[in-house]
Amino acid sequence: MTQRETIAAIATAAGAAGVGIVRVSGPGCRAIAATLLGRPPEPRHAHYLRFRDGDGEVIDDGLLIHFPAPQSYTGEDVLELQGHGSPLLLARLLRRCLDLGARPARPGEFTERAFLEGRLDLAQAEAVADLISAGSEAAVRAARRSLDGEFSRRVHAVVEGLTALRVWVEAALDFPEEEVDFLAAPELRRRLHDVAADLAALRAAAGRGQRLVDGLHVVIAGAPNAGKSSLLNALAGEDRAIVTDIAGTTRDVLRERVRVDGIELTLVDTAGLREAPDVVEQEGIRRARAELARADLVLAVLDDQAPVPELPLPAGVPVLWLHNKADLSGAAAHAERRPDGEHLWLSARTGEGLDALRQRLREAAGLGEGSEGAFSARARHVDALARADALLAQAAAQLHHGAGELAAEELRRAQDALGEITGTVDADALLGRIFGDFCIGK
Ligand SMILES: Nc1nc2c(ncn2[C@@H]2O[C@H](COP(=O)(O)OP(=O)(O)OP(=O)(O)O)[C@@H](O)[C@H]2O)c(=O)[nH]1
Ligand SMILES: [K+]
Ligand SMILES: [Mg+2]
Repeated sequence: MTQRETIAAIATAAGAAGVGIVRVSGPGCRAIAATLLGRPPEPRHAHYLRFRDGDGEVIDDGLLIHFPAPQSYTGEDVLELQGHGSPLLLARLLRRCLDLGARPARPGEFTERAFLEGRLDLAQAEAVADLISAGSEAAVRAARRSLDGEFSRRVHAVVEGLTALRVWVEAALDFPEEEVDFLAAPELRRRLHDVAADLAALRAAAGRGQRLVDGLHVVIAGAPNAGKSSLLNALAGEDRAIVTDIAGTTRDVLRERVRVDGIELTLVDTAGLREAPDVVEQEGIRRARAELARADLVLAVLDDQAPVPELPLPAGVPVLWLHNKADLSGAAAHAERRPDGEHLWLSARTGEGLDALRQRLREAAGLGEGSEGAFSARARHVDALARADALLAQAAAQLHHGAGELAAEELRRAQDALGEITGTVDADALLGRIFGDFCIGK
């Protein structure tokens, strides 16, 4: 392997703070440390010193810690310089490291090196970024679990199952005289079924993990004046949307990032769905429909006193029916299961029934009962799992038709798709995209 360059960056957040850290990684760390310190550093020892520039002028005083490879974040030699958290001082300290032979790190380059050194797999490396940017306690815990390898372990378990299947099928192909018996064996069917079930469960869990990271996209829709904007305000805990008794008040799409019981939601208020007379409202309704098509969950708001309107809701999107203005209709806050989904009675005005709604939102975000152990995931992972799932189904069909060669190929491709998640297959093209999203210094 060619000698890597030594990289350096300010690792702490921009802006004034009590303490700031410049991080350095690569083969030059020891020499930089020795120059700053005036003698070789002791491993993992906090040296107190004055950082000086090339002319001997004092930049700052602080701590220097040298982490020799491989026991460091990146797996390479790492140097941490901790000074006062002044952006100007830290910039000078960084400059000094660059003068001593380091080059500025790209975003995510420290974590990329940790991946290349085998300290983390790809899913874990992505969890670092998700942990840093997590917007809720639940998202923090989920990212922590992925970083600990929870997600990767489950991927590996499915990969092992797939490998065993491949061995079986390849063995059958190697002994043509036995092939028919081998491929038709009930034991093979059963194993295929088990792997498919594990993969389906993992896919569902990863979908919940992705919603935890991205936040749930909840669209509020319904007839004019049903109380959609009032509901948004009630959930947000403040008056964000305009509420009046005039039908057609909301015309544009209003997107609010709100936190409900520790989960991040994007709540989308939309124009009331009706045959609108004027073009502005018509455009609002067109946008409302576009939002509906990409919702994770639709809150269909009904006025409990009015006849149930025809709502053009898209197929395949989960819908929760909300009978609003229960304070006027006199209905008690309660829930009913009906063929078209769950119905809740509530009042955006009095707040009655809102706790039940919050509970449903938690469940939709993957935080309901039985959700302990959620791990973070990304669209990239969910996509790879979906491809693996489809390939496995094809392999099953081909085995059914005795097409062993084709089945073996699909199983191999399914395994490759899963390998993309953890980075065990050649993932060069992916790396730039994944680590480019990081902040510098990570
Ligand atoms: N009594 C009572 N009035 C409500 C309730 N929710 C909304 N309202 C009233 O119903 C009227 C319409 O509320 P909005 O929140 O503007 O309804 P909307 O669905 O956003 O209406 P458009 O944006 O025009 O489609 C307002 O006068 C609200 O104060 C409720 O739970 N109880
Ligand atoms: K209104
Ligand atoms: Mg409105």
